Amino acid sequence: MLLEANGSSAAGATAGGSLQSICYERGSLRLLDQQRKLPLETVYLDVKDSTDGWTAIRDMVVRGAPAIAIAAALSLAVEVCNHDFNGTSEDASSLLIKKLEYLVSSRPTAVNLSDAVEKLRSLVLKTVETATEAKTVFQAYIDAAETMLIDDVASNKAIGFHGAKHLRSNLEGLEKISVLTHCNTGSLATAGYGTALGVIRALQSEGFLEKAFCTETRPFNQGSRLTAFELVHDQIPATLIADSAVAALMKAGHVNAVIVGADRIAANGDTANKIGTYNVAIAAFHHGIQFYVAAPITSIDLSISSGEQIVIEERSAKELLHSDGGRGKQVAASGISVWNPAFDVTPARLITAIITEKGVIIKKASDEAFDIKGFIETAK
Ligand SMILES: CSC[C@@H](O)[C@@H](O)C(=O)COP(=O)(O)O
Repeated sequence: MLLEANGSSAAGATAGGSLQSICYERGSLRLLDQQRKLPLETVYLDVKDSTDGWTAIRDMVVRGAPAIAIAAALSLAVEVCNHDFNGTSEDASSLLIKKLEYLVSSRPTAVNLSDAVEKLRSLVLKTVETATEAKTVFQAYIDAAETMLIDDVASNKAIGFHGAKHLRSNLEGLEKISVLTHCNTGSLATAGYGTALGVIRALQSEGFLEKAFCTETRPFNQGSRLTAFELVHDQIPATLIADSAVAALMKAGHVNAVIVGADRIAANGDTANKIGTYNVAIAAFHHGIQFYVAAPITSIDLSISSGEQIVIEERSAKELLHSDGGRGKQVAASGISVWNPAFDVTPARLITAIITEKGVIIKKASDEAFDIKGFIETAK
């Protein structure tokens, strides 16, 4: 069975189709190399097991909160699919759980990864209660990992639908709107279509989008390399700006709304996302521009009450000291010390609403925080 994440062929940028970062067929996983090759070349790397999966996530061959969760799950699915294993169901269960614990250590901030690992762990433990053979446990694991790939695209399309509908009604005086986004939240960051970029895709297909602005997103340049690539590929009217041009663009009156993704949303709505998101939110607040977070429910972490508790990944100094997010020549003075957090936390009070696949979470007029738990319980 060929599982296609978004209905396009498994060839990356296909004419008329969407981009595909995760190409999976039972027993085979290939990831589009987002670390070194894009936007100039679309090269896929073979992932044979969870060790390859862990390395691909840590090195940002695959990145974006939903994509890393799915890639991790599938890397282990491929590993167990391709190896003969003579143990019992208990042996299979402990092997899977050990490897899942290893995979979750690849990157700390995006909750989608630990959420996926927790769901798969529970599934394995439940299966082993009745199964005697290892292959039954492996089969249940593989089926569940594959379902995550399929479900993500449907979830993103629902986010796009709810987001476009909400923005159209909230900005109803305008014939068309221009939106700004930060980082990459598109097909490359998910199983397909995207979250914040999915809302932009939906606005475009409904004829309500004037233009999308994407930031470069230094230092790794997910905006200029990846979002720009997706926008050009999909022929969405778009302009690239430097991160430092955000406030000037808003002041000039060119932005009607900001839409970003999320790596982890606390129970009160505080949101960790790519470094620089907080700057964009402050600038939007200052200019009276609506600021939306678009993310699946799997990006919500109800176990933490606020963003204070979110662990922020710090990345290599090389990403700042060298051009091209660490891939090019040295551009900073030798000997300078570096602080390179990969994410920041935008406080809930700066966020207008959170767009999910179950609908849009809004605040009561006087509140600074969101009642996300209440929203999820009602949406069930
Ligand atoms: C749908 S992707 C949402 C977030 O993961 C995205 O905005 C982001 O911050 C990605 O960071 P990255 O470091 O590229 O994995």
